[in-house]
This record gives sequence, C-alpha cells and structure tokens, in this order.
Amino acid sequence: MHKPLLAAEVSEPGPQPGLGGPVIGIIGSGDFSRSLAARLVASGFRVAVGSRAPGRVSRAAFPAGAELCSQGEAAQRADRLLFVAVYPEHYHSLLGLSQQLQGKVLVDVSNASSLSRQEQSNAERLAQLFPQSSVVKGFNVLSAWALQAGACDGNRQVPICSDEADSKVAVLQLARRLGFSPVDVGGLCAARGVEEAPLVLFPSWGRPILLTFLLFLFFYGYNFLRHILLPFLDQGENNFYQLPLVTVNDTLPAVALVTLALVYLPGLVAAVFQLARGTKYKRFPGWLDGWLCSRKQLGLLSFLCAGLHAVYSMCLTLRSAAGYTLLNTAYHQVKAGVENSWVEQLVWRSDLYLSCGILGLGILALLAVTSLPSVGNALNWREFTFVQSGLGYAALTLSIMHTLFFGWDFAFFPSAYRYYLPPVYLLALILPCTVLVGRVFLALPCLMFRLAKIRRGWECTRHRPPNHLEPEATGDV
Ligand SMILES: NC(=O)C1=CN([C@@H]2O[C@H](COP(=O)(O)OP(=O)(O)OC[C@H]3O[C@@H](n4cnc5c(N)ncnc54)[C@H](OP(=O)(O)O)[C@@H]3O)[C@@H](O)[C@H]2O)C=CC1
Ligand SMILES: [Cu+2]
Repeated sequence: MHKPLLAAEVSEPGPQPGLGGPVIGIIGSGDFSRSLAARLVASGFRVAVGSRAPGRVSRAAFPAGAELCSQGEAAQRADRLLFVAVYPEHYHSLLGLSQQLQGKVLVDVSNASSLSRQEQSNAERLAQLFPQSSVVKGFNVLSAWALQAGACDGNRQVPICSDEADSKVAVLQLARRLGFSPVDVGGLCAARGVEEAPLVLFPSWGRPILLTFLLFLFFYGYNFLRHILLPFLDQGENNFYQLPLVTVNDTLPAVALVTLALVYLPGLVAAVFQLARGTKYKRFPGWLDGWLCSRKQLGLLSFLCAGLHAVYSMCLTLRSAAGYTLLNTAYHQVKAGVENSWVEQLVWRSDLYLSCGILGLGILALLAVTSLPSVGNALNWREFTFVQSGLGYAALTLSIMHTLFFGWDFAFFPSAYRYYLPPVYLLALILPCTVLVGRVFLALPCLMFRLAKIRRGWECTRHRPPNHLEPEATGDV
C-alpha cells in the first residue's frame, strides 16, 4: 500500500552502482555528510548533497557518484529520503525549504550534546519544525568514521525510531542495504535515548568496576587491620610504611583471584538452574542474566589486577625497606655465626609459586586478547569455547595453585592466625575453590550427560514417559 520509498525496493537485491538507483538527499556537507555519501554511493545509490554554498565545498571530498547542489535542489531531487546532517541548532535555518520538503522523509542523525533526559529530543524538534514531512531518527553510530568503515563494521547495530510506520520501514531497509543491523526501537518518543546512546560512558562496565573496587576496599581494609593497625595498637609496631606498596600488593592478588572466580561462578549457577528445572527454555532470573553478561568485563578486571600484582611484585626488591631488611638479616646472621641460610623447602616453595603465577598470568593475557571482538570473531565456536572455558579454568587452577604454594604449610600454625584473623590468601581462596569443586562436580557423568541433553533441547516434562506425565498434565498433583 505504501509507495515504494526506494526504487530498489521493488527490484531485489538492491540498486546497481551507476544504473540510476534512487536519489537520496543529504542536507549539509560536513564530516557526517561525506562519510554517509561515500557509503551510499558504494551501495549503489545516487546522492544529492545540499549545501548553503555548493561552490565552496571541496568536490574531491565527495565520491564521484554524489552531486553537489543547493539545499533546495537536493530537497527536490531526493526521491523520498533526505538525511539532515546539520547540527540541531541550525535546524531553524532550513525552514525556507518547508515547501520542497513536504511529503519527504527527513532522517535526523544528530547526537545529543548532553545527557539530560528532560529535554525534548532533536528529532521531535525537527518534526515540530516540519509538520508536513515525516521524521525518522536513526543512524546514531559512534562516529562519522564508523559510518564509513566498510565491511568490518558492517554488523554494527543502529537504532531507528519514528511515529510514521511507512517511513520507518524505508529507513530500516536503507540501513540494511548499507550493511548495518537496524533495530526498530519504536516511536519518536524513543529518540532522546537514541541520541544519548553515543554519549553514555562504558555502560556495561559500571557494575563490574564497582564490584572490583568494593573487593579491593574489603581486602585492603582487612590487610590494614591485620598487618598495620592491630600490631600498632597492640605492640606499638610501626608498619605504616607498608601502606602504599606492600599492602596494595597483598590486596591485588586476592581481588584478582576472587574476580576470576566470579567469571566462572555464574556459568555454574546457570547449569544448576537448568538441571533443577530440567529445561533450558525458561529464562534465568534477571540478576543471573546481568551477571552472565558481565563475565568479559570481570575477566578483564581480574587480568588487570593480576598484571598489576606482577609488576608490584617485581618492584618489591627495589624498595629501600627491602634493602635494609636484607642488610639487617645478614648482620644478625653474621653475629649469630650462621654461614648458610639456604632452606631447601622454601626455595621450592618460591620457585613453584612464581612459576604458577607466571603461567596463570600468561593464560589470562591470552583470554584477554581473545575477548577482543576482532580476535574472537576469527575463532570458530569450538576454538572460542576451548579458549574461554578450557583455558579459563586452567588460569583459575594455576592461580589457586600459585596462592596455595604461596601459603605453603603456614596456615597450619597458630601463628598464622594473629588476632584470630586468618591470612588474607585463605579468605581469597574460598570462592575460587568452591567454583573449582563445583566444576568437578558438574563433570560427574550423570550430571554432565543430563546437562548436555538439556542444552540440546531436551526437556524433562515433555520427554517423561506417559505414566509420569499424566498426573502433572491433569493438574492432580
Ligand atoms: N549519527 C552519528 O553517529 C553522527 C551524527 N552526527 C551528527 O551529524 C550532524 C552533522 O555533524 P558533522 O557532519 O560532524 O558536522 P559538520 O560541522 O562537519 O557539518 C555540519 C554541516 O552543516 C551545514 N549547515 C547547514 N546549515 C548550517 C548553518 N546554519 N550553520 C552551520 N552549518 C550549517 C554545513 O554545510 P554547508 O556549509 O555545506 O551548508 C556544515 O558542513 C550533527 O547533528 C551531528 O550530531 C555527527 C557524527 C556522527
Ligand atoms: Cu602472587
């Protein structure tokens, strides 16, 4: 019923380059206009770029298939779609074009200049200025450059909204033909959110960062209490010099270990849910969904803490305090007449924990690299699962071993529980060990086969033998 918005709409698979595809208009000749024109021409459309002063615009900046003309001419030449690539504060300067723009679809591509939900959206303002045209909001990609970037960015999602269904369909089709994945986000009242999306700072990182920060605060506070405050109050020991480096370095591995455990815990919880419900088709609770979606961020934060811990550890011996302690120990040893202070057991301990730590960090680095979209996309499904799950558990196991070797047998002596507080590494081990035990438990054949069946679509209620199904189906239970 709606008139074809693009000539190409009738003849799939789309307009042919140079063969007279539909004309798309663009008002404005700035950065966005140039990038859009290049992409439109490359996709086979003809383009009319309308400028206030076409003679002043550099012809070389636009592709050969784009025609530079006045704003009025562009409005007239456009078959139906016109992009408004002008800053919103200049929309009113286009009012003289109202006649030519009548009945046309105006695509508002502007981004918000600040985050303030109360304000009217730019698109709604444009719709008020041009009541005779229909306004569609869309194409809010991260930058004009992202718009131009070809195939590698092709799957980028672009939200699109409008109150006019026909016009919205036309813009959705155009976006698809330009290689984007358009998402219909509803009416023009959604425009404000669309305009603000490029301004939101790391939306998926807030909670993981907060969680990591809280863990840091907890472990740092615990270390401060156990190693600095209580010894000071109790025996007047002055260990405050440890605050900037030693205490931070005692805290970072604990945070890294617990955060890494938090990457793998939601997967186990999800498996338990599926086993208990006997189906994978029921939605997980919201908190679990959110947690599952934060695993990549948590993993990268864990890697950051582990990396910092490695750098801090390498600097430990550079400190003046380390030099003094070594000299003092040597002096005491000379006085006591001890010639050889080699303790075979402790030599093994330090070599083992260092080696496990280095290997664990190396694997974490590999995981971090494969979590980059460009690298992850190059792996097939099996490779990705192997790296993210198999190697992930290897990193977790090595980190636990690193901590266990570090703790050695000291945890078995009462002196480790100064002021009745267990050492921090013991606290940090609780969650990771629970995750590892949970994983081993799920690898038991009976659970593993049932879970594999569920993940292939088997449902316990549907596949039960009829005599089991009956009472439930009739509601007798
Ligand atoms: N959707 C997205 O992801 C992105 C959207 N944008 C949006 O695109 C729009 C244009 O951005 P961009 O191309 O970077 O900006 P530019 O400053 O590079 O270009 C703006 C153009 O507007 C034209 N214009 C028309 N009327 C006026 C006027 N009265 N005063 C000044 N200029 C006028 C000018 O062209 P001429 O002189 O030829 O008339 C100028 O080249 C903005 O609304 C911006 O928010 C920008 C980047 C990404
Ligand atoms: Cu360590």
